[in-house]
Amino acid sequence: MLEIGLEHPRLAALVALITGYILYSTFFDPLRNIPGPFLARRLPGWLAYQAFTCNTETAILEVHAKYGDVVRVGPNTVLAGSAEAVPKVLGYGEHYLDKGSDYNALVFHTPSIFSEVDKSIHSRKRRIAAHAYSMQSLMRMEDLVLENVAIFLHQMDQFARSGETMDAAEWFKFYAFDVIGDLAFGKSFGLLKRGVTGEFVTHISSGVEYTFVLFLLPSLLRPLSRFLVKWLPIPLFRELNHGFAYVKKETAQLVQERWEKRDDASPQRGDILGALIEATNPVTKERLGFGDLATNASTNIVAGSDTITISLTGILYRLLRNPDKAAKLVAEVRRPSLGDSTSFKDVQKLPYLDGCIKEGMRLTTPFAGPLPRISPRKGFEVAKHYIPPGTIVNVMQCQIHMDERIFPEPHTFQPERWFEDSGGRDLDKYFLGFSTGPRSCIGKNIAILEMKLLLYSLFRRYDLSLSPTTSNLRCLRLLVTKPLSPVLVNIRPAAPVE
Ligand code: HEM
Repeated sequence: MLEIGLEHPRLAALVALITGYILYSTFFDPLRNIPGPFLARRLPGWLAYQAFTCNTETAILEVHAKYGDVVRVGPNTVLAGSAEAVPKVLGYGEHYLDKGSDYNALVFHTPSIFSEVDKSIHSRKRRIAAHAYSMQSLMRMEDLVLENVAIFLHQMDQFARSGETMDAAEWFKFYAFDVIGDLAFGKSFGLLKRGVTGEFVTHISSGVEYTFVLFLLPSLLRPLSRFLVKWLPIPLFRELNHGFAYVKKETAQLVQERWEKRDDASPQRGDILGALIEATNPVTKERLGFGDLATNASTNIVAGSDTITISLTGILYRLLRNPDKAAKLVAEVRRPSLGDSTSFKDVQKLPYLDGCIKEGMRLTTPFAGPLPRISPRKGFEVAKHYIPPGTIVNVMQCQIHMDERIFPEPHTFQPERWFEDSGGRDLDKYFLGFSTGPRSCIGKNIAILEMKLLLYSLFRRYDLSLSPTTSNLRCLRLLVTKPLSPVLVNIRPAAPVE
């Protein structure tokens, strides 16, 4: 050894480094007892690699099946995948873990309600904004959503007349973007009317993909990627970066127009932006500033567009793959007591529709990526493993949704499992489509309103079936899931109810 050291100093340094690393990882590494794949435990980027190769769901289910409820997938990253982990990590009340600094990659203007990592700033902002997403504000938004439903149905009538198949993934995207444009900025993107994707939405999509890639990359690589995306003459990189800048600029401009008129005597338009402009902290009377409004408007577009698209696509796809279940939904929505003039009051409490939405979202997992949280100062215990302070912890939706200890026969589509008399209320705790706890989706009520009004109208008005040319639903799963393959649907006017 002494001879190697003297004659080959570089080799000696390498041997010393490897020996040091083996000693550290065997005796001192605080995560040394948490099992995981050999390379994944030691190198950063395992989750990013699975996302970029479209393999997240399969890989997550495999490592949990092989290594148990807690799996190490990086030098400082673990997956916690059991019922017990849900409240411990995502939490209820005061007890929940902080969001990790990866969320900084999702900041468009200033940190939004979504990307804010500081607990006290977040809860202050959420408290002010809560009114804008409440049931009371929802009632003001219903008419705006119904206007978009009407345009959607008008277009579907054309398909029903012509006998052409319609691509549900594409048309749900038009619907989702138009509604959220209308609600977040007071301006629909007009995709439903034109039947094609416009410039704004194309830029939004590339801007969002850019932030998701940054979010997934190990933090060390992020500054380098920002540099490469800006300066490398690769068209895709340029497009992604341009999309990000475009969204920032355009959203600020759209919000500016409304901001300037905020003190006009006339009431605000009944959309989220109007409600956010009016919103006041009930205790301190504090209001949101321009920066907060602009950042929340961009966040709402990102959080409420692809998520609705994939949820609706997944729900319809599963229903049409299971015609017996679709028939039960048809029986529910075509009850003569329900009117043709759709209203949320009527559709809100339809148990089968409710079950279809939860079950479709459970199987499709709209948020497929990690939602990283940081282990607290004293660490915590989950599934008999101690997780030391500062560890990044991920509860992956797909793992909880596919856990047969929680959802028996997890791969089957069973809307009935959500009925109250089948124990649906207990299952609700493990439905992570909108996540759970204090950082769960603040837009959930709006999303449910949009989806229920559309699905109700669709199944009441048409007979639907999958075209035989539709293959299995393939998806891109960066952070939010996106359909990659079309879902081709035959659409005919509904047969009269007997
Ligand atoms: C089906 C549609 C939707 C799904 C599946 C969904 C899902 C989620 C999930 C899983 C989270 C937690 C993310 C995390 O932990 O980092 C979240 C947060 C959030 N969502 Fe949604 N969402 C949907 C629709 C919407 C809509 C329509 C809006 C706005 C109008 C919205 C706004 C937000 C915001 C602002 C947050 C951050 C909440 C906070 O941290 O306090 N979402 N959403």
